[in-house]
Amino acid sequence: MPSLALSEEKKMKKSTSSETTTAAATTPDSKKKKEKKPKKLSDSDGEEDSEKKKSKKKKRKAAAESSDSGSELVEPESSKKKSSKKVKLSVVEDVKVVENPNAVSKFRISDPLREKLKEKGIEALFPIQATTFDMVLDGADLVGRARTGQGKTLAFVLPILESLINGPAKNKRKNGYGRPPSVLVLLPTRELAKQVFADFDAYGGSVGLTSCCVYGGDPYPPQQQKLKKGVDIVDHIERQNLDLTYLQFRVLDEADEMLRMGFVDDVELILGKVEDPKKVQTLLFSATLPSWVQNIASRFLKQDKKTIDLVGNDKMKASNSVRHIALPCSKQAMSRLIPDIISLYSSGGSTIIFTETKDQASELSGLLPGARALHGDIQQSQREITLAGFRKGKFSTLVATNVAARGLDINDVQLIIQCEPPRDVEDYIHRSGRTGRAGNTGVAVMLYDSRKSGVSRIEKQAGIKFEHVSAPQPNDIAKAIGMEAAEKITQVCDTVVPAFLAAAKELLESSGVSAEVLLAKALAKTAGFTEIKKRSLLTSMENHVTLHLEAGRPIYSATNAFSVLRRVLPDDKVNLIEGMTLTVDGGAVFDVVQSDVDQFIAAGQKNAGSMSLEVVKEMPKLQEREPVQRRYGGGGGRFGRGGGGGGRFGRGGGRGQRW
Ligand SMILES: Nc1ncnc2c1ncn2[C@@H]1O[C@H](COP(=O)(O)OP(=O)(O)OP(=O)(O)O)[C@@H](O)[C@H]1O
Repeated sequence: MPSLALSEEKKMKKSTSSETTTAAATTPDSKKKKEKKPKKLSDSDGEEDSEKKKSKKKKRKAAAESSDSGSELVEPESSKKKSSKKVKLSVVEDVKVVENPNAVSKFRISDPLREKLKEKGIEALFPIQATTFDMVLDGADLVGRARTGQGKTLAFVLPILESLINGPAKNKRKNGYGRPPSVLVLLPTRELAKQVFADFDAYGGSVGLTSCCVYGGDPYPPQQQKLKKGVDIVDHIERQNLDLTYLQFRVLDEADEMLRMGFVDDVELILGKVEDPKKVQTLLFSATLPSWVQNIASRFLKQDKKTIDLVGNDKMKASNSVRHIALPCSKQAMSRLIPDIISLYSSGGSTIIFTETKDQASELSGLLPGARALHGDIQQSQREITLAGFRKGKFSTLVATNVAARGLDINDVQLIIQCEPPRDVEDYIHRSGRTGRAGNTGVAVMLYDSRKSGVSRIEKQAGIKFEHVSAPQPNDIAKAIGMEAAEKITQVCDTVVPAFLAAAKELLESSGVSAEVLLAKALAKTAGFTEIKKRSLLTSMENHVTLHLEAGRPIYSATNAFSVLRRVLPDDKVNLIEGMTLTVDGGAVFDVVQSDVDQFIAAGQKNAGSMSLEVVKEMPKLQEREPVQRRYGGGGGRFGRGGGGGGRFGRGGGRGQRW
């Protein structure tokens, strides 16, 4: 792979001092503003401590190395030993450093960009970036697909910038004040537009290119005088406010979502505004590219387009660095269960909880301590504050609708909780992909109502094998939060210990229990763990127990199961049953209040000839009722399900209503 000669680099540096414009655009209204990418910039702002930074860099290095098949970066470990023996030997012999073929230095990436990448801890390109870099830089149209968190953003940012400063796009781009943009990136949400803008801003800024972010929803956009409030990006184009005559690159990030939102007309309109549509390079990226998207996309991409699909026909479509867990939980139990799921699975990191509706997001965030909501009904300015706070770790639980499902790259999100199986498998893939990014690992827990389930559908379509678990039990939780409490105790400053020693000694002598027991009590208190409530395996409700019913013949419906029980138990007890669900072995499971368990078991024993009732220790396999499947294209837009509702960029109709 040729790299730039020194003289070329010097020339390039000079030429990049002039400016061009890239734009990341989304929904109605407009906004032109230079903004910072909170988390990433916080690195250089010193908001992230150096330890965190180091480990992040290490992780990234490891991820890039591991993702590069067959490459090996040999640590000069052996050399260290050698040099310690022969202290005076200044040149290390026999150390073969096999260079990573995806090392940044192997690509036609100029110095300032390389420096910027290094600053961000990026030393090698991820596979999607490495595979597509030359294609994009050399002018090809491209459809790119890679799993979530695999670096698709830089896969277009880097070659586009390089093309503009050093490659084929350099001579065609306009310079100077008032120049029209060369790049237009279209994204499905404002949050994502800001995030991609931040990358263009940071990397483009290093080579003298300027970017701006255009989206709706902000009540006081700085460009309000230029652009009338309420118009959308297409109107801007029509009114010549956004001059696309010299556009050289169009990027559809999260392409399927963009097209699903009824975006086809806009893409065509943009092409109509371009001097020579054949000369516009079009790039399409997503982790999910259903075939219907590829068919539509062919209209906008040149015939000789390249397709790089790193997911392909692999069974597993979701992130493979994520642990996928399915856990039965009734609606009533949810808000009490979630904090325990967080204790058990978040490894002390942040959590995003996805709900299906805006109301549910608001409600749940109100019930969970320290959580904030993010959805389409929240004012844009507040959405920005919330997201920035979450990125900075000011609070660790975000309850969101699908506005946060796509593309958002937030450091340290360790856990995703989905309150029910989403209707579309793409949603599952994108939501669970908010964790386990850039080579890190994460956990995605999907809650489901055992009576409706939908688990196998997601499992089949996303190629996932869910780990099936039941509600975390007190012992599991105590163990998890006990570890955290222990960690806190070890962090107590040595200087305060003497002041407490006398009280500790006295407690040890007077309590009559061992030091171990006393410490266990201290841990429980530190963790705020005061009472132990058991949870049912079926609905995860506290103080409920799951029972298994067999009737001597297959039970064919929930009603049938209820009538079997009514024959042997009083109505008022049967009426309190929760979550009646049929099992594949022909029986049924259900929850009863803990205090009723004995009465149910006794009734079973009394009628042992015709039925059996037992407390469930391990959940039997449940029968699933598959919901009616919707098909793509059934919604308002020509090609989408939500496209017809809210204007070209709007999310007002169909699916959009929900988030
Ligand atoms: N070559 C690289 N080395 C290390 N880290 C990288 C590299 N490229 C990108 N990253 C980091 O990986 C993370 C994920 O990247 P990005 O958001 O582009 O993923 P994506 O594939 O677009 O994911 P999604 O499908 O969810 O939108 C980001 O934090 C990014 O900075």
